[in-house]
Amino acid sequence: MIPFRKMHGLGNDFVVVDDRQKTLGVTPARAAAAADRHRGIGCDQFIVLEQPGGEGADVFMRIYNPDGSEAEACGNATRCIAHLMMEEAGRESVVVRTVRGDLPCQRLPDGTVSADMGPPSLEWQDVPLASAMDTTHLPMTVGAVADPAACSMGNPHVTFFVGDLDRLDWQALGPEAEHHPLLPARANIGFAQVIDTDHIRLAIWERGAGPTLACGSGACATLVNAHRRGLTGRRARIDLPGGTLTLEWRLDGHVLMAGPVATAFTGEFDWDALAA
Ligand SMILES: N[C@H](CCC[C@H](N)C(=O)O)C(=O)O
Repeated sequence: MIPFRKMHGLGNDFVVVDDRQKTLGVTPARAAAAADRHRGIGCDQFIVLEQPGGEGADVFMRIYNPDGSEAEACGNATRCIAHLMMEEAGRESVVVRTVRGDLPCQRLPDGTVSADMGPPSLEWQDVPLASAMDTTHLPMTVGAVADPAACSMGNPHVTFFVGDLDRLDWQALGPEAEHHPLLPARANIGFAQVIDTDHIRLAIWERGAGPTLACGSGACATLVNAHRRGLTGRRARIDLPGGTLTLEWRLDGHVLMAGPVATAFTGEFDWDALAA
């Protein structure tokens, strides 16, 4: 049996397994089976802890979407895994390694966990987009929304700025936007309503996962895109369906994100039962 921990940040939920001993035999298909909400345990991302393989980090975190694809970044899981590692090490700060780099994290005095998600990539090649263009204005229309901005937080994000999120059936627009021809690696799609220069409401359609209650990297990308469009300053509170994240795009280019983490329950599963 494989022990797991069910964690979440703002309801963006994760099945976390510890494969630092390299005994679990994780494959993309098995990760997808575990993430399935009907036949498996159910989660937005299946997270595998691995040895960091070198100095400078406490753990390596691998991220699978429910469709079995691997994601390069996951802000909420970064904060959850940082919490686990801080408990394990008895420290108040750790470094979480991902395929895109090392993310320093710390526990804040109010008990929330912050992650330094690194600098965004703003070039069209890095998002990636299909051809050369200004990443602050994409020639893209999906239903009633148009003219989004894009950037990468290690994973690709597109942000549509909308008037009233409550009057937009954004979940209906997600699939077409995720698979738009301008997006060769697909993308996570944000629908953002700017309330004030330091306050955004956001809903995210996630690549490979669909609508989630929150997306940390999506919140980072939204602040970056909103600031580049002149809609906000460099700090904002971002309200997602599952709760609120606090964001700052520091002058040194790094994006900092803070918010709550929680463990919902722990348990055990085996791959064969999931496949049945
Ligand atoms: N929920 C995650 C992002 C998952 C991104 C994934 N759906 C992708 O394919 O990039 C977060 O908190 O940042």
